[in-house]
Amino acid sequence: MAPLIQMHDPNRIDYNIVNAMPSAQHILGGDSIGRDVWSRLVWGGQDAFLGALIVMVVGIGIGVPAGIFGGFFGGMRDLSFSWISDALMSVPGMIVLLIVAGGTNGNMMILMAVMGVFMAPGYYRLTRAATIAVRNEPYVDAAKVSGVSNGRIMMGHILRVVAAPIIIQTSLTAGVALGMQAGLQFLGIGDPLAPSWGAMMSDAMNSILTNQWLMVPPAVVLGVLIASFAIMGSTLGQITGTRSEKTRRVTRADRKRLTALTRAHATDAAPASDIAVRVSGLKVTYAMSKREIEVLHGVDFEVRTGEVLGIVGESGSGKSQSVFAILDLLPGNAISRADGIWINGTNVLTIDKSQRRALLGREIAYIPQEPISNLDPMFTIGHQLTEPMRAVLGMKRRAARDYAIQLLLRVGIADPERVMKLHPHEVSGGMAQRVLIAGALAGRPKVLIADEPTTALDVTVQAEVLELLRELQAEENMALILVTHNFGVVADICDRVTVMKDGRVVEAGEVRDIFRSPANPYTRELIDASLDDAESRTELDAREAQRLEGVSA
Ligand SMILES: Nc1ncnc2c1ncn2[C@@H]1O[C@H](COP(=O)(O)OP(=O)(O)OP(=O)(O)O)[C@@H](O)[C@H]1O
Repeated sequence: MAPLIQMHDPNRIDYNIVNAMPSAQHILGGDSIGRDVWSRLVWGGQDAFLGALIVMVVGIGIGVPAGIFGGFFGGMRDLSFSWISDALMSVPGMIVLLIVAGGTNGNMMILMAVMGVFMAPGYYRLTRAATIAVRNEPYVDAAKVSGVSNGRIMMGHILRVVAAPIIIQTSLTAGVALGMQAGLQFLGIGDPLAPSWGAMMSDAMNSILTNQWLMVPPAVVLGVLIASFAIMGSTLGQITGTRSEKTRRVTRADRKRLTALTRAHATDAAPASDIAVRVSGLKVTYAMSKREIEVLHGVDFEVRTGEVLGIVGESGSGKSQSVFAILDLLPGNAISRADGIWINGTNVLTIDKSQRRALLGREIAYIPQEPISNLDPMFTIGHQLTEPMRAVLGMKRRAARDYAIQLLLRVGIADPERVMKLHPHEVSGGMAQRVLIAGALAGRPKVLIADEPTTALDVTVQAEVLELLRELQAEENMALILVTHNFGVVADICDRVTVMKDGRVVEAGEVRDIFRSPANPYTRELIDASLDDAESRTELDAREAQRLEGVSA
């Protein structure tokens, strides 16, 4: 736009405006030899943007493909790219630029290309790290086994993931490039006649004692541009990184309104003393950017002391949301409301957060779905068992260790002392689940919530873990809430069952009665979907053989 918005020829010298302050004809005044500052500023922008563009293109062109290749294939390719990148990073870029400037007679475009080469390691490292992070994701494996070529995986799956960090890096690089270019021009490198921001700052520096104003236009333009690039980068990064509908932060005002509403709502009368947990009228809503989505629409259930309640339903029916609401573990953008949530005689909606938190581990404990990912890979199993005991139960180190060993023995781990020294990746899924069960039992809770505790385990281990849960529940006379999508599991160990669908309870009752005569068609479908009573492979083969014999006869 420079030719259109310039007000004068940027190189024309007019002695009447030497060091002149802004006026109607010269809106930013005149410089130390009488040239129009505004016109030089806008022409300087052309070179500055072109230079930044060259840096970005060269940096991305070298760094991104090398990062994706190195990260995706690993091995020697990765090693050699990393070595080159480290070598480049250890060379002082400014000195190389000064040498190149000497050799090229200060050709700014060549200098910018060299600067791009020095920016490439930044892109390389970023892209490589992002590629390594997604390389082993199951969806990349799925693409490989579906026969998608490496090239398409890199372009379609991996480039998509690395796009957001590259955009952020590019904005920051553009800012750095503008600054470096101005620095070189300030030192007198580049065409002495061409208007440039660095040369304008150099001129301003030379006449700083007589005219301080001259420093303001180029400094403000550079400062504002570099800051704008940084802001633009993070905004673009957010836009490209968000593909699903954005959730909204629940504001303090929202929280206040809802807490007041919940308290006012908590009108449920106290349940009988043998009710360990009662949930009534539970609604959970998620605040999305443009609307609120209700995922639980008034759920009711209760479990007695010493009883096993199964909550059963297909994926997405709201089982986990129900138990997270009891445990107060819903994410920040979830809003839960209920007429009452009673845990061992306390309506937890009427107590404050810290009192509610104090119930966790002692009154009510939780066994998660994926045992391995619920253990911290950084710490030994012993540490992860004993630390909560020390923090929650106030035990000394030695006592906590002895107690952990005792608990591990109780959950069927034969050599607890060895297992205590292991890290989570060194144990099997079944063993990890036993460790988590031991941890949950540590505070001798009266209520245990197990959210699909066997989903991630293989079939034989599933049966053992269920058996263990049932045993422990009976021994400690706990109330056990077992979340599952499997009616077979319900039949095995539950006393009563609550069937959920689309965020609602569709049927509830004694397991025996529901199996005998399910009132709701959805319950019937779930029972029919259970494979427990289905014919085995051998039976199917035998029946097919009989049928074929019949046909040939
Ligand atoms: N963070 C969230 N933001 C928005 N909606 C959510 C969020 N978490 C869960 N939901 C929605 O809440 C509903 C119930 O989910 P929930 O996890 O309770 O299902 P589930 O029955 O436990 O399923 P699964 O057996 O797969 O664990 C689903 O429609 C789900 O999409």
